[in-house]
This record gives sequence, structure tokens and C-alpha cells, in this order.
Amino acid sequence: MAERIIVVGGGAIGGVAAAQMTNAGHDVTVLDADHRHVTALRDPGLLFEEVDGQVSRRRLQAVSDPGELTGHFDFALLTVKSLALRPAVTPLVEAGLVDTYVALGNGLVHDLVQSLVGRDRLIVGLIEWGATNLGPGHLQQTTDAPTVVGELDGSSTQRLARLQRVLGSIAEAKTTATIASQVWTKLLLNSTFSGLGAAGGCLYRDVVADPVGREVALQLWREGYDTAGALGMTLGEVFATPADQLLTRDATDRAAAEDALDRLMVRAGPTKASMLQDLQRSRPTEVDVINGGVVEAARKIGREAPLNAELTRIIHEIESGAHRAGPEAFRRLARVSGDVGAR
Ligand SMILES: NC(=O)C1=CN([C@@H]2O[C@H](COP(=O)(O)OP(=O)(O)OC[C@H]3O[C@@H](n4cnc5c(N)ncnc54)[C@H](OP(=O)(O)O)[C@@H]3O)[C@@H](O)[C@H]2O)C=CC1
Ligand SMILES: CC(C)(CO)C(=O)C(=O)O
Repeated sequence: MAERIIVVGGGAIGGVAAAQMTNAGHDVTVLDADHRHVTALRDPGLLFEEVDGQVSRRRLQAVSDPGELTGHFDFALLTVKSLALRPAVTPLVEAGLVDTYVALGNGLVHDLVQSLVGRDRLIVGLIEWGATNLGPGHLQQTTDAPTVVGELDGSSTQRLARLQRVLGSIAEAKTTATIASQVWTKLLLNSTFSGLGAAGGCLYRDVVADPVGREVALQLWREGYDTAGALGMTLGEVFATPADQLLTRDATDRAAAEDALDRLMVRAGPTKASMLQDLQRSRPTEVDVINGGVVEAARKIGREAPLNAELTRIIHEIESGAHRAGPEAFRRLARVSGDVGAR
């Protein structure tokens, strides 16, 4: 049976997801705050550039006001930026419109979403594929990679299986019994390379091409990895590279970590972090739930994450216009960790 789905935030990720699910025959409605985008999605339809270069137009059901929604939805896919979660989700919860909410955004947002929708109505997921928002009514899917979803308690439920079928029309859809660890694995990628890419104003590959950027990246990786470990997470693979292969504890594991970093960059190197895209559009970033998320999680268990804390400060300073993104950020981070600067 076709599922009824609402996509909350029809930008890069949500808009691409809505187009693919609509193509597969699901009953999909986009809810998006951008009126011009919504109008274009309805008519003439989304201009959609696929990974293989195909370009198509697809009319979508779309509204900009939750008051326009009618009937009941099986799933709400939450694909707004973290700062928009509360205003986007609250009216849907108040109107009792949705059975299950699926939090798909980056960063540590799950406690917030759970507090808004209730634990029983929440499934957590993460998007490994990428997409770019090219302006009202125009989206591009940039990479093809899986979507991963899981119940918070790791159970294998009927609704999870139904959701997997729905998401399978967008990209390969996997289910997992360890979604919290998977979220932390992706957070390690985002906190290290999206954080440094945003602060440095460059692609992932440019971060590691800078000797100080490379050094700081490995140190941030270790800080995030150790925080996750202290929280009981078992980290998996990032772009097919096991997270522990990038760990440097002393000189003996340095060469292996350098190799792993280079392998990771073969796939992830061309990435322009969505936090950098936000800075370039003069928008607030999600740094408080990405690097700030690592700091907060560490603090709750009595640990510190000084590099993530400094990176959070740097990105907020760039947001406020105090200075521009650039490689000086790497040197500032290196000063936080004296042994980095000394090398
Ligand atoms: N882009 C990517 O490659 C990836 C992104 N992600 C994550 O996915 C999430 C979404 O990112 P992305 O798709 O890039 O973001 P976009 O900015 O492209 O899309 C978000 C959309 O949500 C809209 N919006 C804002 N507030 C509300 C609201 N209250 N109600 C409904 N819609 C609203 C925005 O409108 P407006 O522009 O007017 O604010 C925008 O159209 C983020 O957490 C991101 O980190 C994860 C993996 C990859
Ligand atoms: C790495 C990427 C592009 C998706 O996997 C992402 O999560 C981001 O830029 O925010």
C-alpha cells in the first residue's frame, strides 16, 4: 500500500527525497517555509538534476503553511536544518497529524526531537548521500550513497520495514540496530571535516592538503572518537573507511592514519560542507549540534573537548562577520593543542 508522507523542509535533501518518492508512487507532500520554492515545486515543478546528469521536471504537492495540510500522515521526514526543527515540528505535533517522525538531519538533535514528538513516535536516520540547493525550485543530487534508519531501542519493527521500503525509492536504504553509534560515526566526519571545511572556507580535500589542517583534522578525529567511546558508542565506517583507522595515538600509528586519511579523501575529498554553504549564504550554521554537540555530550559525562569547543567559537565568529573563513582557523586550532603547533 502507498504510504502517506510529509517531507518537512523540501530543500536539498527533502526536495530530492520528495521527488524520488513521488516518482515511486507514494503520496508525498512537502512542507517548506520558502514560499517561492513551494510555488515553483507546484508549478512548473522541481527542476531536478540527478547524479548521472539527467535533468527532469516533476510537479510536487507542496505547502508553506501547516494549516493547509489535510488528513493523516504515516511518516514525517524531518529534513530541515537543526535551528528550524522546533518551529517546523511543533504545529504538526499539536495538530496530531503524524504517526512516526523520522529525524534525518545532521548533528545531535535527537534529544530535542524526542522531547517534541515523544520517544515512541521517533525513528532516527542519517543521510550519506549529498545534494545541493541551487535556489527556488532547483535541486541537484551530488552523490549517491545509502540512507540508514533505526529504532532508538534497536528493535526490528514493522514500521521500520515500511519506512525502509519508502526510503529505498530515494537511495539504498539500510536498517540498523545501532543507530546511535551510526549517528556518532557520521558526526565524527561532520565535526572534523565539515567543521574544518567551514572554518577554513574550503573543500574537505583542501583541509588535508594544508599541513596544519591535516594535523588538526587527525586531532579533532581523536577527540570526537574518544568522546564517542566514553559514551559507549562503537564507531563503524565512514565512506568505507573504518573510523579507528584514522586514529593517531603515537608515532607508531601515524603512517597507517595518513594512509586511511588519503583513502577517505578519494571519496569524500570533493565535499563542500553544508555548513560552508550556509556561511556563503550568510546563514547560521548547524555548528551547535555538530562541533558544539560533541562539546556538550563530553561535558555531560565530565569530559572536555577543547578542539571542538574552539572550532565552535571560530565558526560563530565567522557567522557574526568578525572575520572570514580561511586557513588561519587551522593555526588557531593548532595553538589550542600545543603539540600540534610544535610539529
Ligand atoms: N545537503 C546535504 O548534502 C546534506 C544535508 N544533510 C542535513 O540535512 C538537513 C537539511 O539540509 P539541506 O537539505 O541541505 O538544507 P536546505 O537549506 O537546502 O533545506 C532546508 C529547507 O527547509 C526550509 N525550512 C526552514 N524552516 C522551515 C520550517 N519551519 N518549516 C518548513 N521548512 C522550513 C528551508 O527554507 P528557507 O531556505 O526559507 O529557510 C529550506 O527550504 C540538515 O540537517 C543537513 O545538515 C545531511 C546530509 C547531506
Ligand atoms: C558529508 C555530507 C555532504 C553528506 O554525507 C554532509 O553531511 C554535509 O555536508 O553536511
